[in-house]
Amino acid sequence: MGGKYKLIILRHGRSEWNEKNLFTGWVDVPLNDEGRKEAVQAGKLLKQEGWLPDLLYTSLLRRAIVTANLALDEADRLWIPVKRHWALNERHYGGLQGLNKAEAAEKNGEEQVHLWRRSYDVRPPPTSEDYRKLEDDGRYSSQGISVPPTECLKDVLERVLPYWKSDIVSDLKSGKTVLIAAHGNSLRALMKDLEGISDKDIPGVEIPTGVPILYELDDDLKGKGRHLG
Ligand SMILES: O=C(O)[C@H](O)COP(=O)(O)O
Repeated sequence: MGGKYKLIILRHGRSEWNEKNLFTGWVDVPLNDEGRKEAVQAGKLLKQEGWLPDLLYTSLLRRAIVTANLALDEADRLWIPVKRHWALNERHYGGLQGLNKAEAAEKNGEEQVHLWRRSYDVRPPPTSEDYRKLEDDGRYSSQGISVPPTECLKDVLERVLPYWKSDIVSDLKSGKTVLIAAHGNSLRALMKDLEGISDKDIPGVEIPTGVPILYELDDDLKGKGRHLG
């Protein structure tokens, strides 16, 4: 690695709904014990590697926020400034939120569920009534954020990249090591841009929970991630 700008991306540790194999999206579920342990281990690895973040970015969801706090506490970097933004939220899984992934595959077919989970531009069905009340959640209503009815990866990329370019890039270019604690699909969207992954290849990309991925980005903000641990 020989780039100039140091970026760490970290998918949240396993959550209670990951454990139950439920589609989560914007539902604000906590980490489970394993996920908390993964977060602490991530902090240990960052400290051992000497990759100490100067600034933290998170989504508005507790599984990412708590993962970052546990990791930073372990790395003795809990004191760094933090910026939180909805653009880093997990992809909204629409009407699939709360459903079991295996049951969804039985009902709709493996192929269809794989398309909903991993394709670039196939959206899951829109939000069910159960989750429409997310729109009243203070973290969105207070900022006038309209909660999407569903999202494909392309939709996520179209909200992540503008925020990456308007906010995160300038912090990187000021010489800060930046940690982004977020989600499997919001980070896949960013990784697609950083590593120049094609629409065809992105369905094959998985981001493990709780594993820091290190980038030394070049002047064009491109690079190849290195998994820690
Ligand atoms: O939102 C979810 O269900 C998970 O965080 C990610 O799910 P996926 O791996 O099915 O995209």
